[in-house]
Amino acid sequence: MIKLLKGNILNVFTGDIYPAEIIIEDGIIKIVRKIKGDFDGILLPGFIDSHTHIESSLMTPSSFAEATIPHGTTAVISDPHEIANVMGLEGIEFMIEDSKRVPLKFFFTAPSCVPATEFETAGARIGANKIKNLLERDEIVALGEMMDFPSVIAENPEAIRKIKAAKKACKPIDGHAPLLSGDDLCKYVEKGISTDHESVYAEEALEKKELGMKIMIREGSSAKNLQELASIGGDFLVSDDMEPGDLIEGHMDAILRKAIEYGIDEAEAVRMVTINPAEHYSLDCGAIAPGRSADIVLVDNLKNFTVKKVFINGELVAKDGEKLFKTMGEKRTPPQGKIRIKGLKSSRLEIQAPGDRARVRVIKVFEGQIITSESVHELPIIDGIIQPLPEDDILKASVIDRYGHGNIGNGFVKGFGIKEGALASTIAHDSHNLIVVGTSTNYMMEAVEILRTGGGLIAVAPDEYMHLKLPVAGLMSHERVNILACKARQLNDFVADMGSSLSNPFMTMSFLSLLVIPQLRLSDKGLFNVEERRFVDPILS
Ligand SMILES: Nc1ncnc2[nH]cnc12
Ligand SMILES: [Mn+2]
Repeated sequence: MIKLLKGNILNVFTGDIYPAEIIIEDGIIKIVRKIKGDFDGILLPGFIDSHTHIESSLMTPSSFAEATIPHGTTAVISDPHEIANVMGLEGIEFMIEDSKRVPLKFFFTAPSCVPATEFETAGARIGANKIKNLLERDEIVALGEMMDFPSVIAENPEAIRKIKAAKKACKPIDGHAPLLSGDDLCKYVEKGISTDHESVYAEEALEKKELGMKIMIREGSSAKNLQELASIGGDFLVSDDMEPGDLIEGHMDAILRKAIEYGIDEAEAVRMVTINPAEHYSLDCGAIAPGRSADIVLVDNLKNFTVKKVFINGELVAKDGEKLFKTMGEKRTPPQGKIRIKGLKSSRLEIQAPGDRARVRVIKVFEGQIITSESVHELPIIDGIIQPLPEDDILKASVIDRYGHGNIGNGFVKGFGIKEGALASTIAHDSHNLIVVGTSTNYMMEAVEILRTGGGLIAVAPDEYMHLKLPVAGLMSHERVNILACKARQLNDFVADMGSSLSNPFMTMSFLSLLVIPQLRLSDKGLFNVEERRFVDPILS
C-alpha cells in the first residue's frame, strides 16, 4: 500500500524547512523529494518521550496512548519499574501486553533497581539474571535508570553484573544521578552510564554534559527543570512523570512550547524529541527520511506546536486533537498487586519519647520539585508520644509495608499545609508501599483502613473523604484520561480545601519514600538520609 504526503517538512539533520513530498510504502518512508508548493503548517517526525513512567499517569499503557497520541506523541521509552516493584516480571509483562493494544510505540527499559535500594521493602526483586533475559527482548531497548548510584560507584558486584548484561546486549544504560558530581560522577560515567534526567541546577547538568553524559531535560508533573536547564541545552526533552490533569493540557507538544518559550532553538527542540532519542536507542523512527517508519506529525508552527494530524506507520491515528484509532483487545487487570498489611494498629504509627518536648528531624517538601531537605523542629510530647504541630505545618508521616511483612516507618513532614485530616496513597516511589500523611494518628488510620480495600489515592477530612481507586496494582486504572483528570482535579481541590497549597499533593507525597533522591526520605524501615545512605533517628535530642 503506497501513500503520498505533501507539505513543508522540517529536516532534523539540517534544520531547514522546505516543501516536499513523502512516499510511504507499508508504513516505511521510501522517498522524500523537494517540490514546489505552498502548504500550511509543518510536517515533523513524531514526538518521542524518551523517559517516562507510564504508571505516574495513573493510566495503563493503552489509556496513556489514547491520551497522548492526539498531542503528537508517537513513541515513548518507558521504565516500568513502578509496577515491577509491586509485582515483578508479571507487572512488566502486563505493561508490554497492554501496550500492544494501541498504535503508540512503547519501548521499555529493563528496570535496573527493583527494589530501588536495600533500605526498603518492595513486592519483588529483579536481579542480574532476570535483567539479562529482559534485555534479550526486542521490546526492551535499554537498561533502566541505575538509581542506586552509590552501588555503581562502589562497584557492587550485582550492579556491575547488570551493567555488563546491558553492554553484552549492546543496549544503552540510563542513569539517575541527582546532585552527583566530582570523582563520584566520573566513576559513574566511567561504568558506561549514558544519560541523566535528574539535574535540577544548570551547573549540575553542565558538569554531566562535560563528562559526555546525554542530558534529559525534564518538564513533567513531578519535576520542572526546563527553565533552569534551557541555557545549558540538552539532548532530550522528557516528562519522567505526567499526571492525568497535565496530560489533558498536553504532552510533548506542551513541553516543546515551553522549550521555545525558555529560549531553546526550534529545530534543536524538535531534535530533542525525535532524532536524538531515536539515534540513542536505535529506533527506526525520529526523522522524515528514507527507511524510517512514517511516524509524522503536522503542526501549525514551531511556536504553538498545535498538533493537526498524527500518523504512525503511515496511518492517520489522530486529527485535530481527536484519536482516530480503536484500542484492540480486552482490558485486563492483573490478579497480583493486592495490598497485604500486617500488624497495623494506631500505636505503631506513633513515635515514643520521654519528657515533654523533643527536637525532631523533619522532611521538608517543595512545590514543583521531588528533592527534599532536612529541617529540625521542637515538638511537644504528650503521654510519651511526639505530637505533630499542624499550626506550624508539621504533620505526621508513615510508610506501611503492603507486601505482608509488617514493617512501618514513621516520621514528620513540612510543606503540605493540611490543617486537619490525612492523605494516603498506594503510589509511593519506588517500592509503592502505602504512604500516609496526617494531622493525627486517628485520621491516618481512617485513611489507611479505607485505602487498603482498593488501593489508589485517598483524602480524609473531618466530615468526609474522597477516594480515587487504582485497581491495577494500586497504581493504575483503565479509565480514560478525561475521567481520571476530572477525579484527580476534584481530589486536588478537596485537598486544597483541607489547607494544602501544593499543586500536586499526592505526587509530592508519593516521592517522600524515594530513597535515591536527596535529602531526607521515609522508608517502611525508617527515616533515611540519602547522601549518608543510612537510617537516622527522627529524634535529635
Ligand atoms: N525521577 C524518578 N527517579 C526514580 N524513580 C522514579 N519514579 C518516578 N519518577 C522517578
Ligand atoms: Mn530518576
